[in-house]
Amino acid sequence: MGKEAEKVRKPRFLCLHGFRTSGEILKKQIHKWPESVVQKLDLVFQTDLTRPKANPTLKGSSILLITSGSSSTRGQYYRRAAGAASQRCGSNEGETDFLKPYGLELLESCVDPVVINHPKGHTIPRLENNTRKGGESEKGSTCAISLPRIRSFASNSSVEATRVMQSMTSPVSISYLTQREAAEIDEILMGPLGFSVNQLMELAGLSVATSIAEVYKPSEFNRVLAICGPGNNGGDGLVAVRHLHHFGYKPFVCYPKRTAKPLYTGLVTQLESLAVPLLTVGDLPSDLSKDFDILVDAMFGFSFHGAPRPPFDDLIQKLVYLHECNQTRQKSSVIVSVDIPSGWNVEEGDVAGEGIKPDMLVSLTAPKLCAKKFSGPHHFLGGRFVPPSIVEKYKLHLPPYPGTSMCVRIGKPPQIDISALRENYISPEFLEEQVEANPIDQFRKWFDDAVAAGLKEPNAMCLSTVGQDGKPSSRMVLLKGIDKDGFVWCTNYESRKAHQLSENPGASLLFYWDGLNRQVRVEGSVQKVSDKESEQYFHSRPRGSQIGAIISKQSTIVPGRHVLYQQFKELEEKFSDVNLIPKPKSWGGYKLKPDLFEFWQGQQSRLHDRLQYTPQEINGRQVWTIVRLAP
Ligand SMILES: NC(=O)C1=CN([C@@H]2O[C@H](COP(=O)(O)OP(=O)(O)OC[C@H]3O[C@@H](n4cnc5c(N)ncnc54)[C@H](O)[C@@H]3O)[C@@H](O)[C@H]2O)[C@@H](O)CC1
Ligand SMILES: [K+]
Repeated sequence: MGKEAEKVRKPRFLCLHGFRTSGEILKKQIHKWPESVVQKLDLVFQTDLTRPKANPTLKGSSILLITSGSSSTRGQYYRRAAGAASQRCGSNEGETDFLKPYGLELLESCVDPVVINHPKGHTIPRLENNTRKGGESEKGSTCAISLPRIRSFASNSSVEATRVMQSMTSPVSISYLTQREAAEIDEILMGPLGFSVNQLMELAGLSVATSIAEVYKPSEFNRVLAICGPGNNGGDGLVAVRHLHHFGYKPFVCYPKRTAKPLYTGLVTQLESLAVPLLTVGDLPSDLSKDFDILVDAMFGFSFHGAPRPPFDDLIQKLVYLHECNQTRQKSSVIVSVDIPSGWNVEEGDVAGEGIKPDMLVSLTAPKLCAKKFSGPHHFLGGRFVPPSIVEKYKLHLPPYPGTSMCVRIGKPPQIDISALRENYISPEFLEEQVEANPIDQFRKWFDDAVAAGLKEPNAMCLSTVGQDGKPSSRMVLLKGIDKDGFVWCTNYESRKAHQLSENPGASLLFYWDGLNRQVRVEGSVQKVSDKESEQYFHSRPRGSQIGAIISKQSTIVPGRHVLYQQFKELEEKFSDVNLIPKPKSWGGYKLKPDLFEFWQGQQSRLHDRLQYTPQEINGRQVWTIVRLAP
């Protein structure tokens, strides 16, 4: 029961309004907030401020106070008394208010209160669905309160806590842990929260490996050396190496102070079974950059203290030296530190300025204080396992992890020189003698590969058309069908592309399958498909898309999004009892009959494959000839 009751506890707002006027005024105003918000709050309307003892029980709650009234200045000292957590909506200074002692007494009876001082007379603060501090940018105007802020007070609800986490995407709002907090969290996770060290280490190591893979592709940064220390940070390194091996890297490990516990011996056995070389300190060259592209620093994490003892002192020096040499090299190897750059003070960072300068830091669980001093280009967060109770207890602001990813970038991505962006493709052989004689069959083969590779919308293609003015235009459309005669897509017959096609039936299609390093160009002439075929396509679409197609007079100007919504709603109602929504006349399919195909596949050193198919008449029969074009 206790837990359930906690879960549904609502954040309590104590609503005050000026001196001896009534909280009733706020009660009347509060209906301006959406019902869905008001229902989630426990609103208490307090009338007589001189009788704070008459307040309802406030114990154990985080309280938000709203003070209102144009003449009131007392919100200001409430806010100050409440400290940094307060949220301000503009106020005049005022120390002389005779109600001050009552106000402060009231504050003391609240737990960790946030004061919202809204000085706009008989109005109620506006709600905003963002994390901006309410009202600061609009002093004196109508005040706004950020909804996420309110949600953060819906304490003990796991859903709300998750939402708060997700709303904290700005890098400045990320929390940093002290060394003690990091150790405490570790204990809580592995104590009351039921995690095992093996589990956390597996997730941490996987996060490190995925962070590395996001930035440093195995095609360019293949040889990895992980230097692992005696504790859990070293264990994270061992796990990361296993994943990196499976991701296509060639990893090596230097693990000079092995721990005899089964967890660690097991990790070493796993690496041996993958034939990952385990190097001694003596095996390492003096200049690590000769043999390795990535150096994973997994020597020490948040339990490090003092000065590094041998052999780690020398190993750290090797990494420092590497960084110094990198400054003068054209292609350099990179250093990735796990959780803490080894040798740095966990809270102060690289105090003497002579330590490791990693290119990438993967903070685990939450960044430690020293991470504020990290100045490399890639800061990632990993360890997607933090439960809401930890988020709440330590008031953590962590960015949301995208999709199913195990890591998330913190802070700004590095400035990128677009001209330097290039991929060194590695693809299978693509030879004339291996390809299908008919390009449609070859297309089908590559399309199936794209589907099997799980690529998003493999049927997305760029359609380029040119009207009689000679100006080309391109857009992405979805391939709806393919047969021996060509490629079909559907659209509005009054759209811009339709006009261009009516003037000039010549068009080109481009499929690009990133991940497979492949693209296919298809060129030819376009015709409308039969009405029957268009009908079939139309009714194969989801109902919403059918209605959408009816209301969209494609490529014409719309006064605003609301117009589309309104029309959509009207049509939804109109067709609510109708089984088959009639296809509008202006909607239908086109088919491109190809007269040229080019299959392109990226290869190393820009020696890409380009096989072109064009039709030829041989003895009255149409055959496709295949030629290889220079990349
Ligand atoms: N939530 C968490 O708390 C998690 C922690 N993990 C990892 O665990 C790390 C912390 O692990 P540990 O507490 O085992 O500690 P560390 O891995 O930071 O290091 C402890 C080891 O280093 C030695 N050591 C400390 N100072 C030294 C010095 N000056 N010279 C030489 N040796 C020194 C200690 O004797 C001990 O053997 C984190 O940084 C992180 O990488 C992850 O595995 C998973 C999640
Ligand atoms: K480290």
